Amino acid sequence: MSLFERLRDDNLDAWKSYTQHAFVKGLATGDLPEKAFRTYLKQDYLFLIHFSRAYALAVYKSPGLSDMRQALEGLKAIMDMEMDLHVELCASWGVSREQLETTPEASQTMAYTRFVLETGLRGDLLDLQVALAPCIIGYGEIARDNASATPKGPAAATYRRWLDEYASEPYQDVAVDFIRWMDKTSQIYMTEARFSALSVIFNQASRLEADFWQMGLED
Ligand SMILES: Cc1ncc(CO)c(N)n1
Repeated sequence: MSLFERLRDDNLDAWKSYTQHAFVKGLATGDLPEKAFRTYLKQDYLFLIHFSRAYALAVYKSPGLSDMRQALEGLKAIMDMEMDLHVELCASWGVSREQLETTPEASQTMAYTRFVLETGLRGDLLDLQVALAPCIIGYGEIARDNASATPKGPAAATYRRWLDEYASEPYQDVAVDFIRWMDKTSQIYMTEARFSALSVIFNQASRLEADFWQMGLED
């Protein structure tokens, strides 16, 4: 069993409240108000800026050169691929890159991204990976769970575009590689005594993901 599966099984309630959140269900059916999605996506652009910094920290915290390369690939996937989706969708609503970058940051965005960064700063690469895991692996799972959904309504094409991005082979590969990379790091740093502390980090990150969806719904 991978470390990720152990952490998920230990935190199933928090994991489901994130991956099966009302926001996700609304996105899959198309019932999610487009305003909620726009709020979410603009905040997610800011999220990805700080998330990139956290990946950069993973380069620094890497115990070996192959870990450094793995972290660098993750950083590039966000900055060269994932952020383009946000810019593209926002452009279709008339929101420019400059407008995106000057959007005021919501508390939920700050809480989540600074939590990940702080966890990485105080800990080793394994702590940082566990804080990053719900983001990277969760979106892959959400897109896979809803791969055959057919959103209806005015924002159907946007929601389909979003699901397709995370269901795509390149993103799914990023998620699978991340699970393997965590297991590789475990071989260096993991002890049974550490599991409960890692599980707390995983639980907090999963709850912050659910809060992030909720922010979109409540705007
Ligand atoms: C909040 C959040 N979690 C995970 C991802 C996937 O990288 C994302 N773009 N945003």
